[in-house]
Amino acid sequence: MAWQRLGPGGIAGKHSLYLQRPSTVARIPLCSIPKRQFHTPGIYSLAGSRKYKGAGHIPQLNTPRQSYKPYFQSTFTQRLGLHTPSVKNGGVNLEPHGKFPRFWLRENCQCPDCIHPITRQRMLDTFSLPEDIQTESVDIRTENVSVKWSDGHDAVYPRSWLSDHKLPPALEPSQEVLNFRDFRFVSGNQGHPTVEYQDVMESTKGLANWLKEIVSYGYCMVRGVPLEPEATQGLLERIAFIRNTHYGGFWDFTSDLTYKDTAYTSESLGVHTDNTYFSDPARLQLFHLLSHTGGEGGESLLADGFRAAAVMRTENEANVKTLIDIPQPWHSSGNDDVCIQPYQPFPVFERDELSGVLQRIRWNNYDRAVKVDWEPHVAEQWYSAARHWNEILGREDIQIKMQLEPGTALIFDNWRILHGRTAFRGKRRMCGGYINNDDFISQYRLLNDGREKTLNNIGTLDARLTC
Ligand SMILES: C[N+](C)(C)CCCC[C@H](N)C(=O)O
Ligand SMILES: O=C(O)CCC(=O)C(=O)O
Ligand SMILES: [Fe+2]
Repeated sequence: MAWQRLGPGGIAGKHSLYLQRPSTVARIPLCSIPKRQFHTPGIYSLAGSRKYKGAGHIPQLNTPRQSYKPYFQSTFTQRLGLHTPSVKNGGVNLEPHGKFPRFWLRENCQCPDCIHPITRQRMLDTFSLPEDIQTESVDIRTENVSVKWSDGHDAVYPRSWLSDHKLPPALEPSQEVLNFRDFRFVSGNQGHPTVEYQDVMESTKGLANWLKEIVSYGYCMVRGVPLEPEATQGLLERIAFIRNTHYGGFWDFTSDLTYKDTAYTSESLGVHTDNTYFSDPARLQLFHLLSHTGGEGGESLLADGFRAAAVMRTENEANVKTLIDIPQPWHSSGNDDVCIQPYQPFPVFERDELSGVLQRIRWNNYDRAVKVDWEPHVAEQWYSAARHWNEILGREDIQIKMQLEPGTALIFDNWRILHGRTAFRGKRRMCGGYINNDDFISQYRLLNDGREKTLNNIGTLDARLTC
């Protein structure tokens, strides 16, 4: 059964009925409701339930329409398996290192037969192990904790590995609408975070420091970049390969509509993130103004999306929820040979589900497509939140304006910082490129944290939140 809307009363999911109450959402398992009654369109009431009171209209809908997704889902902890923070049954006691799930511990043996020492891939055939595998003996006194298992395997676990993979204490999803990772913001008049081209090109330390600046400030200037486009390309390639898109890989562009997009005109562009229409928008974007002759204008605009979202949270929390909950369609269809859209509609704010940390902002009003699958009152709610967002982004203390100069490149986090430009006249030549999230983060971590820590942190909450 598809999602259906129950009027103002609530919504019906596959397994549950969600009744909206003033501050919470009550989840009623469908199995507790007589099926016949539920499938019948019309007024549905929960009069039969002593626990929940509420009523809703179940319309007969051929196409499921999108409704307002309840923000706090009562099934959250179950879905993420966060129910049992401690290993109650079947845990192996390796105190003082902790208690670990039994099958998990066998499966995660760190010996070179189980984990390929060169490729770091799992060599062990997990499902060839008996499900009820047991420990025969445990020795925690050795440097590598050793465990003898009932399948005859002598397993080893480095102490540092055990402490890095301990079960975290009880995990509860954040009740905050939105949280933020550590980030710093400088306003234009305090000067911009800046590094030297030579440092980035010549030393790993210089490169590591550049990436760190991008992660903490969201953007960074690079000074002393030679004016041959190849130098800018080489600079980007210090981080990772340049992402190829329908605009090409490394771009060298001007206002000649080579590609049918307003970026290739001299018109002004309000602040936006690029690639809203990709399932995986590029994480980094670099611009280097190579020349601008015969006219003026074309100043660059930057707005810190994190700071703007934090402002919105203090001014109107419900608007933040709306921009998290209501996904939008996005597209890129200017050129005759493309019509790009992501595999699903995406909301303006995407959060880490557990911590509530804001991970990605998608905002480009030029590239927003026409949304049809929503109820009129949901649409109104979204437009009102989007109007608030747009207004915050335009505020003087949120937007930075700067005139790029040949020789200084600007790189920014396209998941956080919005960019735009004022209209211009004359001939303006810009080069640059995009870099993917995963390749950037890999470099950032390896260079700043080292390989051991990075590998030990894979998949942890910590690793998700550093950037
Ligand atoms: C390739 N280059 C950066 C020059 C232009 C990209 C065009 C911007 C596009 N509307 C978007 O939002 O992604
Ligand atoms: O011309 C500029 O300064 C930036 C244009 C733009 O937004 C883009 O190319 O993505
Ligand atoms: Fe852009």
